[in-house]
Amino acid sequence: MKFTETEIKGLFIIEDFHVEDERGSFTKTYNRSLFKNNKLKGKFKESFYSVSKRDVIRGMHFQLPPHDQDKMVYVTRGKIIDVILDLRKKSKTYGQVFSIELSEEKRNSLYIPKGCAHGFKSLEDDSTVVYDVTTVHSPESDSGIRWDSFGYDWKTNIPLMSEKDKNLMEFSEFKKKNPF
Ligand SMILES: Cc1cn([C@H]2C[C@H](O)[C@@H](COP(=O)(O)OP(=O)(O)O[C@H]3O[C@H](C)C(=O)[C@H](O)[C@H]3O)O2)c(=O)[nH]c1=O
Repeated sequence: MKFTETEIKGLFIIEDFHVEDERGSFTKTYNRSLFKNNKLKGKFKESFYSVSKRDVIRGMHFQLPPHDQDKMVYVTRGKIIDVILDLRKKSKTYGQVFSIELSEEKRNSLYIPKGCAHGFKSLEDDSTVVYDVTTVHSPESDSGIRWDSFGYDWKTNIPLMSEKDKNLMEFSEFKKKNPF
């Protein structure tokens, strides 16, 4: 496994351990001591996955304190553009966006620290995104920022989205009551 911290503090790209043989392949996405040795101390409490058609956008999501969470995401089928927005007021990269292609082929993961909003656009049908998160789901603290309100070019005009995501608050609105 190879860990590379991005310009956004605490946001790491992970090249997963992967081997192939005549049967197929084997990929490892988590090892506690390797993560700890690379400053990733989050203990995962829940894991879930979603399957998305091409051109689906999910996000930008986060849980509010005290249920805010570190999140690791990776793709076991298909390809996505994963997008992160730094919401931490004291961060040098507050308001900065990071994006990366995550895919079954690249076998890469993204470790996202609490205080960041997360979303993605699916580039293929049936893109399967797995999440490992460090706090359990808390519906009352489930929040988000609208996909088209923070200056990122998703390179799509009519994405497939949930009504919930279409009606999330704008980043300018969120800034007035930012708890991070
Ligand atoms: C996250 C979650 C959701 N749910 C329920 C709530 C809804 O009834 C249903 C789908 O939830 P939602 O529409 O929020 O799922 P996504 O839009 O795919 O959100 C996900 O994708 C974006 C990009 C993320 O970063 C979020 O962490 C992740 O929640 O599952 C649960 O019961 N438990 C959970 O932990």
